[in-house]
Amino acid sequence: MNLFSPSDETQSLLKNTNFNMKWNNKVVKWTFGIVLFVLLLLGAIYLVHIYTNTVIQLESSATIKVPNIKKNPLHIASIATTNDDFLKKCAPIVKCDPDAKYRSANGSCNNLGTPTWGAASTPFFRMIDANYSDGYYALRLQTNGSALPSPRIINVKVFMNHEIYHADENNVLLFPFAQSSAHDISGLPNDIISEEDGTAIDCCSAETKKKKYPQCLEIIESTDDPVYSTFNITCTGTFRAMTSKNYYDCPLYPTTFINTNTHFIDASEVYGSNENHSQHLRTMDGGRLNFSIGDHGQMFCPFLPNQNKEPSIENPNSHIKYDTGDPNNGNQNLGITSMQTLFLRFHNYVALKLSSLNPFWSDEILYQESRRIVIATIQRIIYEDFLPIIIGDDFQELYGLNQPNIYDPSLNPSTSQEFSTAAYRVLHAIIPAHFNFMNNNYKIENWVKIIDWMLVSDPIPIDNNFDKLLKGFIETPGRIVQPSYNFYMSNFMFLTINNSLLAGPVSLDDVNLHTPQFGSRDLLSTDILRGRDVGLQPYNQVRHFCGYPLAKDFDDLVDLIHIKAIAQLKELYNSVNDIDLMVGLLLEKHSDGAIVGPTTQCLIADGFYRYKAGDRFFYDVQGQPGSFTDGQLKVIKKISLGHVVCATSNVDHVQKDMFKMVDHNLFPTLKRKCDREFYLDFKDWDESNGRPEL
Ligand code: HEM
Ligand SMILES: [Ca+2]
Repeated sequence: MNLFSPSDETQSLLKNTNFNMKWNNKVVKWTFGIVLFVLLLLGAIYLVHIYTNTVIQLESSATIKVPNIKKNPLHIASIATTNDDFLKKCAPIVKCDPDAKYRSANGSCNNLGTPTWGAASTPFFRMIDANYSDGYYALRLQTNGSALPSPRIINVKVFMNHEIYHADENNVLLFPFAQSSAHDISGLPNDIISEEDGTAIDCCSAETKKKKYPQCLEIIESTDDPVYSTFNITCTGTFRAMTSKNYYDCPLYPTTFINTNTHFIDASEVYGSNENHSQHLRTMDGGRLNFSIGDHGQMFCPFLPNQNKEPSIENPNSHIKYDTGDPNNGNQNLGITSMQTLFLRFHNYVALKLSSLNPFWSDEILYQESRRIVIATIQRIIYEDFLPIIIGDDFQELYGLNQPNIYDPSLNPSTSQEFSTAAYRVLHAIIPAHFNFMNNNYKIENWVKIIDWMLVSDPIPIDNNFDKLLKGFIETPGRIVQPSYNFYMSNFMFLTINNSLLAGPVSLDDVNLHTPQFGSRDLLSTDILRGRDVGLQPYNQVRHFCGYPLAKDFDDLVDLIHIKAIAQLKELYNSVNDIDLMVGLLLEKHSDGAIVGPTTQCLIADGFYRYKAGDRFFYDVQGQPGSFTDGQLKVIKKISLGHVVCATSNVDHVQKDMFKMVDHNLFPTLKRKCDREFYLDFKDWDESNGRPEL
């Protein structure tokens, strides 16, 4: 047998194998062919995909030059080139303890990589580079080289006397709370405004005009102003804002402005924005803040003795001013002073509760833990109850502002110039003209004009006025946001004449009886002017930066601004590229569900996103030395402004949504009794277990 000749069986096997091999060859060829075909097809699809994507990217970068590197398409990123100049040239060197449990007083060391980010006395952040006619400090001109229209004339022609008097669904309380948040994140004082010998500069005096002080912003002179001419006022003026050059002797190019408050939402208006001031505001005992006692033993911010820089005509030293964390604004009007009082009392209330749980805690621990709770409370109220009213619930959700624990150390948490000097000031429109003093039976006992008590806080500690004022805020419909400020704010913001609350409100006729003591001020034209002072880009550029089309002429603005207003703008400005940011923001139609227009919404959302995601000590951030425990966080999440009001005043019924009007006659059950439902329990802070009794 040929060992090498196949057997029959093998023969048939070989046959099969041959057959199989042929068959397999066919299968392999076919499979290979199919795979190749599929691969080629996939490759072609991929190439088409890359090509179209490139085209889309090229197209979008050609039309919208704004780099949008964030994942959320609504987010904006600064395109300014000068934000790091202060850091490079003049920022103080700060050493940080990365394990510190509490925020510093001045906000430094929040960001461990860049410790001065968000600290007090650092510059405002710019979203877009400054716009000055000389590139440095001289006010912007129109694009054709002529001067911009006078802000007073803009106010008179476009905004004044267009007031709408609808009752708002929000109450008056929205305004002082908004203002107190504004003074938390922003403080732009005037530049040095006295002569070398210390005497105050009056920008309207003949002498000053001759000297041409650079600190005098724009002096508006007119004999035919529809309001001022009636009162023989022919000149109003204001000062330029504080620059890094004057504050630090650190000139930056273009001019850069200093925020003297901490940029973070950290209740700096209550606690101060630097260590010395914070210490000065404390009793150094039981963790409490200093206070004074008013009528009926009630607690108020400490009264300042004779600190009246703007004394009234008849009684120069009789007024009460409070010492607060915000030395520039704490006494500006009865609304803001009420908020100062409310949160001072809340701090001392929390400190007392914590000290009864933990009698062994030092003054320092009691102070810091109470401060931490007060800040967390304010942050929670802002993000959950306040901001949705301003920018709208849905927008807030889409923007990612409701997401918890989003700390991002790469974000600069500083207040933007565009936000503070324009967008947030749109809420100046909700300032009411009057305040009601209401008792617990919902009866208005008295009322005052807002300008009756500016810069002094006399009525607050008298009798039960604080409670009645607070009740009045909660029970009075607010002013709806509209393209105008109330008449007083538009003309006589700081007209102070001596009057007494109990003698009743003063009438405008009194203005004739007294020469205005320190000049009339128009808040709306001040806001427009301040925008020019700090070099804000005009409205068209900013709305484009926010993702809206760049208007080629006035009529293109119709997507966001009413046609009637566009006609007025045409009469005032030379080109659509000249319109002041403040003016455009005030005129924008409101976005769905919001009380502001789209560009304002965009700038406000950006600010509040960075105050949250850029704050390592934000109340819900986890895994940091300053993080709350889960139990503590649950308590914080329940504290509403209603709890704060109940804990700190004699107001006895409050609603869940503290900024909403509730008709107590129609819906009495929506008002809940303070002592039943607004009780606060801090047992999650109790560390007494295992500690010896003192
Ligand atoms: C009676 C109420 C109010 C008065 C009299 C008032 C008045 C003023 C004044 C005089 C300024 C400085 C203007 C300048 O020279 O540039 C200012 C700034 C400002 N106001 Fe108001 N305001 C009030 C309420 C509010 C409210 C409700 C908000 C809401 C957010 C607000 C937000 C701001 C902001 C963000 C600034 C810039 C702050 C800074 O950087 O210093 N204000 N306000
Ligand atoms: Ca602050």
